[in-house]
Amino acid sequence: MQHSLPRPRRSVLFVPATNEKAIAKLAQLACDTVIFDLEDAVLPEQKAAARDRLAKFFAERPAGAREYVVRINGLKSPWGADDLAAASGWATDGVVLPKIETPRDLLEANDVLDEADALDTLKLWAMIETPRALVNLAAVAELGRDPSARLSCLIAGLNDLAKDTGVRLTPDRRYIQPWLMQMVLCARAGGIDMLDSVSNDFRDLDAFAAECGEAAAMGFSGKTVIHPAQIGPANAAFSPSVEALAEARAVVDAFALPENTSSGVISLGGKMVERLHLAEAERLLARAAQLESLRH
Ligand SMILES: CC(C)(COP(=O)(O)OP(=O)(O)OC[C@H]1O[C@@H](n2cnc3c(N)ncnc32)[C@H](O)[C@@H]1OP(=O)(O)O)[C@@H](O)C(=O)NCCC(=O)NCCSC(=O)C[C@H](O)C(=O)O
Ligand SMILES: [Mg+2]
Repeated sequence: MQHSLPRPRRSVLFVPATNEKAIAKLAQLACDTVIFDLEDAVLPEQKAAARDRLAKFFAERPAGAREYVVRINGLKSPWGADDLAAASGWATDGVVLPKIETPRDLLEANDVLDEADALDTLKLWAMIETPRALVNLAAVAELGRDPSARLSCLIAGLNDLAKDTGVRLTPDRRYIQPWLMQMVLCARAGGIDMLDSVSNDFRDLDAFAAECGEAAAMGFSGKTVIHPAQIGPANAAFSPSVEALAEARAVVDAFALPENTSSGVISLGGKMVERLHLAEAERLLARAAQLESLRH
């Protein structure tokens, strides 16, 4: 069976649009997506120069499969409207809206892009990092069902969420888990990707790898990262494991046996396996093949 898979977003690297050294380093890095940040990582007096820098980057956009998106300033901030107007003409794959609160925030940005005749391939992403965004999450994510709304991906923004709610971010993330699971659920209901938040402690890679493993088990599509050292662990956690691939191949092989071709359910290794597991196995194998092809 053929599977058309969405692009992988295992590791999504934030890069301050003002950091020349970091931009120069991108060619050496294996992240699936880059988010150039015009918002919190850029000082007010550097906003205009940062925007100019991205205009230059996109005018000379490097070839290749990697996805590049831009986090603009909030549309209620002094810079947001200019950022969005500029980005609508760039060869960017997407615009990330920070601190959204309601579906209307996305629809307004979408109207601006439509009026500017931005390409249909330019998608909207949104940070889920305000209490109101969390409360309105299902309605926000539902926009993913309407292709004309352009919504492609949501990102958990736990630094802002902690600031605005008072929730404590502990290493085991126990207090924030219910909200994270709600994000995954709503994003999946809307048919879009959900990315886990950044981890600020970029030197503790063991803790980071554990957090990535947990995020993958929770159903996230990938992890946002802030430092090159975090890319490898994120890619590893969100790639199919050797064990999962072996299991998937066994399921495919079992259903291909002549005695099983007309069975809806079979027994394999003492477990019930249905055709939905076959579809899942085929999807996993297709993802592995896709990742392999992207490496070349
Ligand atoms: C966190 C950092 C400021 C640390 O930078 P630095 O001290 O320079 O780290 P290193 O010396 O270890 O860097 C080693 C080399 O790697 C390059 N580097 C570092 N970071 C990046 C990067 N993000 N992309 C590409 N390259 C990077 C350095 O230039 C060094 O290169 P070289 O010398 O040639 O070997 C820094 O990592 C950083 O600024 N990270 C991104 C911060 C950011 O974008 N923040 C905003 C997004 S997170 C957010 O907003 C959260 C959300 O909204 C919420 O609410 O939760
Ligand atoms: Mg934030």
